[in-house]
Amino acid sequence: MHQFENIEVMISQEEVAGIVSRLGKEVSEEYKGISEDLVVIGLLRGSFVFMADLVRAIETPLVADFMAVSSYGDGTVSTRDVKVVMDLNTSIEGRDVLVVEDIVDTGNTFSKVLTMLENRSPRSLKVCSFLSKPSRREIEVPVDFCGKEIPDEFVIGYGLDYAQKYRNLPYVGILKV
Ligand SMILES: O=P(O)(O)OC[C@H]1O[C@H](OP(=O)(O)OP(=O)(O)O)[C@H](O)[C@@H]1O
Ligand code: HPA
Repeated sequence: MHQFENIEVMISQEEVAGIVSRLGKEVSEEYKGISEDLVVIGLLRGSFVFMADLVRAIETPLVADFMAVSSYGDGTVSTRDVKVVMDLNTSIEGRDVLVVEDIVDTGNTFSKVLTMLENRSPRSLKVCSFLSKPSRREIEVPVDFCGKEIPDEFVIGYGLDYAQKYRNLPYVGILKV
């Protein structure tokens, strides 16, 4: 039993599993028969839980790599100053690339990351985000594969944190203060 109080469940563990399974099918279909392994890039830290589940739901041959960026620090407000804390080990030039994110909120993080990755000349570049908050968007970013659109609430769990806590919740919830 998870020992957390004051959390309202928004997306249950069962619903999370259903979303991941659907996304796995959509991604597998999109990249059916590609000639070279798909490069799947997880944006740390938030995506690590979703990434682990998603790659196992994808049937396409793939290689996984990670990039660490941070914009929210320990708070709930974007600093809009996106820092690359750790870069990729893989060259993506001429490769099919799928970037995996836990949430697209204002779009600032993804916008910066996508520009950076585009400059490395991948063959294709697509985005898979577990959650999206369209009403909060400040910059338009393409979300090619979207798990679920949610309202403007600060969510935690399934990789998402508040001050680095709650990432280990197996569901997505809202903190009740
Ligand atoms: O669309 P945006 O408004 O830019 O917000 C989305 C980003 O914010 C969170 O990252 P955070 O900076 O909290 O780092 P983390 O991945 O380590 O949790 C989240 O993981 C996304 O990367
Ligand atoms: O709702 C959120 N929860 C956790 N981290 C976030 N980063 C952007 N939006 C969120």
